[in-house]
Amino acid sequence: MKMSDYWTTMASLVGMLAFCQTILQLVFPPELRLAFIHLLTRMRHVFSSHTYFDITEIDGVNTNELYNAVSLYLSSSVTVPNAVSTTSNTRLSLTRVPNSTSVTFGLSNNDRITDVFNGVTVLWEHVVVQRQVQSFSWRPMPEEKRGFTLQINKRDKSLVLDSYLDYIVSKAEEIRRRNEERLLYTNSRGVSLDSRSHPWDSVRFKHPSTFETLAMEPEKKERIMEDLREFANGQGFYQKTGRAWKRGYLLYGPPGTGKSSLIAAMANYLGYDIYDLELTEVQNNSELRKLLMKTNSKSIIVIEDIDCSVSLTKREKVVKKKSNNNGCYDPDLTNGSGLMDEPGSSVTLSGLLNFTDGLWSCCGSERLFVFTTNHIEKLDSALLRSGRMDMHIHMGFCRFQALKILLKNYLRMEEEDVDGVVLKEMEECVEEAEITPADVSEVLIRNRSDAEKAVRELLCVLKERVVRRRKSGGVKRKKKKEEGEGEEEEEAEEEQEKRALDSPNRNIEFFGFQVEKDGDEDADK
Ligand SMILES: Nc1ncnc2c1ncn2[C@@H]1O[C@H](COP(=O)(O)OP(=O)(O)OP(=O)(O)O)[C@@H](O)[C@H]1O
Ligand SMILES: [Mg+2]
Repeated sequence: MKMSDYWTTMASLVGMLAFCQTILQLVFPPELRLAFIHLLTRMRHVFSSHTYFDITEIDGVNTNELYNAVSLYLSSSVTVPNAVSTTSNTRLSLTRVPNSTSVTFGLSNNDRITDVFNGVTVLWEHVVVQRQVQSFSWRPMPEEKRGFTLQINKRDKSLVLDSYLDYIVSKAEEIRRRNEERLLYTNSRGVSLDSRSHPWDSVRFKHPSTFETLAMEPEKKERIMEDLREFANGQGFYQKTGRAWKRGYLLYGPPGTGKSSLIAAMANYLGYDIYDLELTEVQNNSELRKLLMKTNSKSIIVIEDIDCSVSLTKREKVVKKKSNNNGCYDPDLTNGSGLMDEPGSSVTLSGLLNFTDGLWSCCGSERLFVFTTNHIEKLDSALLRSGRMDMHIHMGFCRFQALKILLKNYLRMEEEDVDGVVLKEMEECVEEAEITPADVSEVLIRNRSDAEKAVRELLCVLKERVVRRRKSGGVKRKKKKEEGEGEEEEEAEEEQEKRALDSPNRNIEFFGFQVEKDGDEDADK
């Protein structure tokens, strides 16, 4: 017999078996039917050029996590329009999992879907059969027996088994995180910190801020997003380099420039929970450590307005006071870290540094520490050193690019929708007006029902501010700066950064430029 004839015969045999299987399903009682189906399926598999894997919903008495993972993975394949899976003629079932805001699509009973992985095409079938009626069971089982059957070519078996299933599990985990709502945790004073209780209270976190809605220069935004992506995918890197899988961000700038909005955008982007640590409610360093131990991985630990914690900003004073003490080194005061702490204070600087940096900070993984401040110049240089806070992000007044994002957010206006002359005028005065994104938002929200009016009013506000600033000598200062007089002191941002420049470590990374300790010129300027 020729090879082609052999394969034709085999194909018809497999087809026949599949046909018999369908007839059996229609004619015979369920018990007999199941036995036949089992037998026929096995025969079909023996003759087929494919190999089959069954992933049942319940494995013995336990729920099979792989089933859930496959289900989620396939649901994502059919939701993404350009996904590799083909869904033509496929009926989709719709579900919404608890805590989710989105509806997910899944395969209906006995439907099929193809997927392509590393160039190999596989076929998934969702198989649902009635379960035999049980007279007695310790654990009630669902009436239906569900499972996925994966059909792959025999020659691709190893490729698929080696990596495809792992890929599905990791994808499903990612989708699960994205679908579920974030949690916002906070601590309160006097909560028991024994080993069993949870010192954090949580609420659902539904902040709408995303990187898309965040008013910020696009390059800066892209750089933060890239950094976050690298961090989240960097498990291998952190392991290889022996570093704890954590990263610190210091957000600084005037009120209303989007520091909290950026944190929310980060959480939404990565799908992380937020721990909003209220430092004034923490009684001492050991309590701080215990709080840290009770945080989960994949989270952002936030301390807002870090400069408002007195004991963190008065180190110099304490050092001075103690140096009068015959200049003796007192290990109790330095907490063993070489840093002087204010005696009797609740949380000390060294306690906080241990929190972000010490051995305890590694008791979890994949965590971001984010500190915010309106006054970077008040922070102790120990907090600004590289390695502590890996990135210092300046959140400044609204610039033209950011202004355009706000127009789009609140008025749905693209650049071309705004009158050219008005737009030009805005571009010319927005920086000099020194207006925060919060103030711009305020004007736009107030007039959101009339976009034209909103734009006009915003321009008026910008112009008024420019006039006011000029009157109060803003221009004089700017001119002085251009002439090189008092260069360092004049610009608020530079003033803030100067503090960080004094940091003993070199190469602290600021956004847009690399800073050298000795104050060499940065690349951006
Ligand atoms: N960069 C921004 N992009 C988009 N919206 C912003 C931005 N900055 C401020 N806003 C708007 O202004 C409001 C206040 O912003 P946000 O709370 O993020 O500022 P902040 O810098 O954290 O202020 P504070 O220092 O007072 O905590 C937000 O609700 C947001 O709508
Ligand atoms: Mg804030």
